[in-house]
Amino acid sequence: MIRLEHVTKRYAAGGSAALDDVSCEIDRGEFVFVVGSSGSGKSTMMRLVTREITPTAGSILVAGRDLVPMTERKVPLLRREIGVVFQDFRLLEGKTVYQNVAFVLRVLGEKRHRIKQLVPETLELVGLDGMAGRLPHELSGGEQQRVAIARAVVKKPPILLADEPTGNLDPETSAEIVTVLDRIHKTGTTVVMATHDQGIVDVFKKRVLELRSGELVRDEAEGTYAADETRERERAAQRAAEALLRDED
Ligand SMILES: Nc1ncnc2c1ncn2[C@@H]1O[C@H](COP(=O)(O)OP(=O)(O)OP(=O)(O)O)[C@@H](O)[C@H]1O
Repeated sequence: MIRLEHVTKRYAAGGSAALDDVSCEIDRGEFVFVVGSSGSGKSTMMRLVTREITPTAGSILVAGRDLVPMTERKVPLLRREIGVVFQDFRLLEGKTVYQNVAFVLRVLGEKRHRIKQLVPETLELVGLDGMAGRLPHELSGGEQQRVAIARAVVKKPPILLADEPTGNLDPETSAEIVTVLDRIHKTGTTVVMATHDQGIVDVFKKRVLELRSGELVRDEAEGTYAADETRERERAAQRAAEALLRDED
């Protein structure tokens, strides 16, 4: 379904690799967390899969399509197979919840009766029934992210990519959002979520791919967030922060 083979991405010729010889395979119907600290290459991996960018070396297969030789003309067909959710919700501010979600289907040329059926169905799936008439600024952050998820999945793509979808949300709302993604996963969608939220990864117990400085350093079924070594570094950082705070008192 998604296969990366020896993928390297350098944004500047001769510069450092944002992704460095990464190979991995994500099967149809999996739910995978991609973890790693800021700058480790998570977004780069997502943007390669949507073919927003192309790799410097290696090959990428998504939903049976080979992305490297793909012509620009074919990219919209690939994008139909992929729903994408970002940290900032990117909603159309002047449009209602219903209109935000329906917009995608209009662009794809869906028939009106189909839109009338799909939009309410999708709003219910993400837990937004009764909110169709609200404008984005009348919604909480968690509700706005639910709209963004509805918009990403209303065309029923086989793949959903979520790049730090809980980055702007408190822990409780974050857990609710991942529960929504899990519900979508249970309808048969492949879900790939990039995150550095350790709590979420530990609670939801999915396969974990960990990137460090562009390298894939871990691929673990039902993994926790961090290898012991990373945890130890985090504890050390926490101790240092606590010491700093003590010094300030
Ligand atoms: N458009 C770009 N041009 C040049 N360098 C880039 C570009 N985008 C990312 N990079 C570099 O590539 C590396 C990986 O960045 P990437 O955004 O993929 O990491 P990330 O794990 O998603 O980080 P974050 O969690 O902060 O979003 C970083 O060193 C970053 O500076």
